[in-house]
Amino acid sequence: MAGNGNENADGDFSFSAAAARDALPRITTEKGAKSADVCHDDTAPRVNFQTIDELHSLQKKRSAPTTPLKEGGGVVMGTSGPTTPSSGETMLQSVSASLASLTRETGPKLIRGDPTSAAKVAHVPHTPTSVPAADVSDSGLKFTHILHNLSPAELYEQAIKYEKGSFVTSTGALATLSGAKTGRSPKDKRVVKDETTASELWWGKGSPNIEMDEQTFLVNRERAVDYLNSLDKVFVNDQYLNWDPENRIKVRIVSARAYHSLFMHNMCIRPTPEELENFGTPDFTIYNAGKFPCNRYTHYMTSSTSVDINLGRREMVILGTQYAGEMKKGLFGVMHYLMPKRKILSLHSGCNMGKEGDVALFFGLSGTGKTTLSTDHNRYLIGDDEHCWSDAGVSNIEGGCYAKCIDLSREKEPDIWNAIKFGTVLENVVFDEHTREVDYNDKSVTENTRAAYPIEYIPNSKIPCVGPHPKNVILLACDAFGVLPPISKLDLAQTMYHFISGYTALVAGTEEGVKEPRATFSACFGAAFIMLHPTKYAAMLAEKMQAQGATGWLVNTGWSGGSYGAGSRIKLAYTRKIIDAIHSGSLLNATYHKTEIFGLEIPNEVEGVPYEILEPMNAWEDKEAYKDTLLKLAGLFRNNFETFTSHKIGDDGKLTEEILAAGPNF
Ligand SMILES: Nc1ncnc2c1ncn2[C@@H]1O[C@H](COP(=O)(O)OP(=O)(O)OP(=O)(O)O)[C@@H](O)[C@H]1O
Ligand SMILES: O=C([O-])CC(=O)C(=O)O
Ligand SMILES: [Ca+2]
Ligand SMILES: [Mn+2]
Repeated sequence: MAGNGNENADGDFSFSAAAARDALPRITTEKGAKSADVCHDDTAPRVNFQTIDELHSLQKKRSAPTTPLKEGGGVVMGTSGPTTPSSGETMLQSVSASLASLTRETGPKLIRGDPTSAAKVAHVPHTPTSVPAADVSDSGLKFTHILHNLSPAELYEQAIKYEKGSFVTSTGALATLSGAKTGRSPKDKRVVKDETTASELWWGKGSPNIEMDEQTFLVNRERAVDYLNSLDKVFVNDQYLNWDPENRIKVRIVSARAYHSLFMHNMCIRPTPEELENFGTPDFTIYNAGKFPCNRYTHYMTSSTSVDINLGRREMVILGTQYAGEMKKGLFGVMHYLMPKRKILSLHSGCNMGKEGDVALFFGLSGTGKTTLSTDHNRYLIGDDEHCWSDAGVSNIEGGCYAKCIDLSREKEPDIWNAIKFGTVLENVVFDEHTREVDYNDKSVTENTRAAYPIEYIPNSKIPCVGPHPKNVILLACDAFGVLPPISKLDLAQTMYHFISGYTALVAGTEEGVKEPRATFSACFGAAFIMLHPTKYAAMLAEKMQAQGATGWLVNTGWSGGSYGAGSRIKLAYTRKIIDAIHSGSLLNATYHKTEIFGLEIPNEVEGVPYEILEPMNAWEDKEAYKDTLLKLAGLFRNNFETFTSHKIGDDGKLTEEILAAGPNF
């Protein structure tokens, strides 16, 4: 009678079976009882799985073609596929061709999907390729898994599983490390000089285009391709550049890291599933083998990093740097070549539009405020960094923004703050190990911490990212000397003079003690990215501004009341008021006075901005020091412009003379 609990003879504890029966209804277990009477351990309906594997297989629903895995594995593909390939197979054929070694006839054997699903994939029949026996090699026998246009969620999983230093922050962003390089490496950039580019591009003093020959490019390309093919899996992004549908460029990015794939997913224009189905052959391909160095014994290599552009082959190779910005800015360089050929001006500028359709461009070097000031809660954001200006108006080149995060605050930059959420890549930031809250003031890894997010993360972004012709052209300079006025109006010649000069002055280091500001002159506010001589872009800008009657402005987002160390950076709130006054048109009707030396027109009043700071000299206590510093800066401008004095700008000889006269006078 085991289990009845009443066997204890001394009766210390006992309950009767009958009492138990009274408390609990009797369970019917007789055969033939109706199923409704059978007791279940919960009230949920019956399930469709018998095993844990079946349960897991139910969890994932098949989706649009952007998702990599076909159920039960992938399609295996060498360069020669079945006679009527499906769109997935066409993609694999195309990627296999992209990854083909230049010395072997066929591309690698590719499988769609993550290698962890390899067991299933292995069962998929493979159409044998007709590889000559002599070409059989270990690399020819192996498979590479292709992770094609993964979604952000899938890329998060890949990063967190396989890339050290990947974490989800408290707001859902993906924190990543870019490795040894936390910024671009302009000295390691090479451009292939061939018969065409020798005459087309800007070479020599001041040019960012350091030459390399075709043969050396192929050596680096082969190195990158062999490295990528040696991996178990590579990421492939097929995306677009330029929101102007008539001048859209198809780009393919092959990379080894989920970080790179998610970065480009955010920064380039994302195709719809239909567009991806019909993507076809890319116009330009990046091979990002940044985890692998270049070979320093290779001709032209001066370090273990090499970023190589071949315009003829429409390819870019990255070796020895994992900083994702190289891809973004490499493609920008390509646009600076392709677009002017179509009479379209490419611009290193932010761009936004008011409710009335008034468009403003924000030019400026890195850190001067393009992203900060174009992200304006009262205006539509067209883009923060790279644009085209065609006969039809402006268009953003990119599909995302790349904001500096150092000292980011919710109060001062709420829209950027709120964009740092699920899907956003956060580079090189420091966070609390437990709460995963980011400390935006922490420069332990680098000062150049960055967030890359899709443009639609900004609430008032203008999708599609196009707009009419600009009304205002704002040149931003962060003048750490503190002598340029916070706002001045420019005539056309002055606008061109400052556009070609491309001035900013940042503070050299962030170490203790006062450091001398260092002036930077970068033609067209982006010499690192331009391909043609600066005067070609300047001539186009002059022509467009003239035709549209656009007004030029110079805005100093840097120091006031003294140079770095003595003065302080102009409050962002004041700069925003200045920008508001430009947009509203109120500054067009203001009264002005002209400054000495630079001949800049300063408004006598700007709503919401203290009068004392409008005229820089007023804000300096030591007037002599102000004059000396102003003269010093004027000298730097003059020296820099010397290389341009022998160049004609456009067909208009008069404008060239005016531009030369628009510089400082002393
Ligand atoms: N008065 C000001 N105006 C603009 N920005 C300011 C001002 N004061 C401080 N800042 C800070 O300066 C930085 C400007 O960086 P921003 O990201 O806008 O540069 P950017 O021109 O977009 O550069 P990049 O081309 O490298 O992306 C921001 O961190 C911003 O908070
Ligand atoms: O390219 C980068 O790393 C960031 C950027 O926008 C610039 O420097 O202009
Ligand atoms: Ca920016
Ligand atoms: Mn930029």
